[in-house]
Amino acid sequence: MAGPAWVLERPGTEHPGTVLRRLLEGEPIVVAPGAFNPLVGLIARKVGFRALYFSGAAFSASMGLPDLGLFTLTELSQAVRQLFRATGLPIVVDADTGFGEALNVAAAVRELEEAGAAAIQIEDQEMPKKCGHLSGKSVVAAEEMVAKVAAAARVRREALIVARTDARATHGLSEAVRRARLYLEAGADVIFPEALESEEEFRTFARQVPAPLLANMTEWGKTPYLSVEQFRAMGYKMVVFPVSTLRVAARAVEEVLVAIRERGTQADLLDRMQTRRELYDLIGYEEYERFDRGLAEEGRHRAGS
Ligand SMILES: C[C@](O)(C(=O)O)[C@H](CC(=O)O)C(=O)O
Ligand SMILES: [Mg+2]
Repeated sequence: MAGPAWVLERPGTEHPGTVLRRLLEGEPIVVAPGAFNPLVGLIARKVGFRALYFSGAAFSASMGLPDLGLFTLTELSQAVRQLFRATGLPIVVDADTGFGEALNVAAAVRELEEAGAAAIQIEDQEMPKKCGHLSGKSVVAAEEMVAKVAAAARVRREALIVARTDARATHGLSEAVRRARLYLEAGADVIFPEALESEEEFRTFARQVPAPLLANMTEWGKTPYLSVEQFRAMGYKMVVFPVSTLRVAARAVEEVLVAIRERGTQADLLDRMQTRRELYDLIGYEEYERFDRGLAEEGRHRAGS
């Protein structure tokens, strides 16, 4: 696994998809917080999380874009590569609708797996897709999504395929269950029922869909706030908190900017900040310096000066 000083570490040889599969089999439940950049990923790892979620909503927002499927596959794979090399953790990557039709999904899966994705999530919305918790979305025909899932499962090496259905909002829970079963048959490893509206719906879904299930515990959505323990008790294998880190960071950024603008100093907000020391520890600053000093010494030694 990459260390804090990832440049200095030998990358792990195990495929992150294999690591994620082992976690899903061995842990009661896997919790994956959203990490919209590598620094956030390092903090999550330091705190003890063993998997990450790369949220399309948070990635879009961090680029100043709405979550309408606007970022490109190249932008996404570059961000995933950076997050993976810094953290070495298995990442569930939100690939929205897969950047096109089944053939594009296949290409996206290859590209994202190459970038270090442990799992790739595709959803059955029509473009332009929306946040699954907003109204007014629509889904493609089940057969179209089945073709996408089959394409993804066909070309992946070790990465897991997470199939998300948004059909609860458009057609009701029983259609979401029907689709989930079709997606499983097509080769999905994990099912993500989007925007269920009550604990009872999560329970019913889990009873009717015999598969590893992922729950999305986003804020201000259609899903009530349920705890990891509640999801575990209902049989869910993974919970993601996709945008929590971005929302809290954005609020904190605004607070310090308002303070500087209004009071002309940040001095009374220092206790809200990560210290310079903490940042350097997190990214392994001193390890790089030590390494560099060693290189210079070695150069001198070998050159006999
Ligand atoms: C999970 C999700 O797809 C994401 O991009 O993180 C979003 C989260 C959100 O907008 O709150 C979603 O569509 O649920
Ligand atoms: Mg998304």
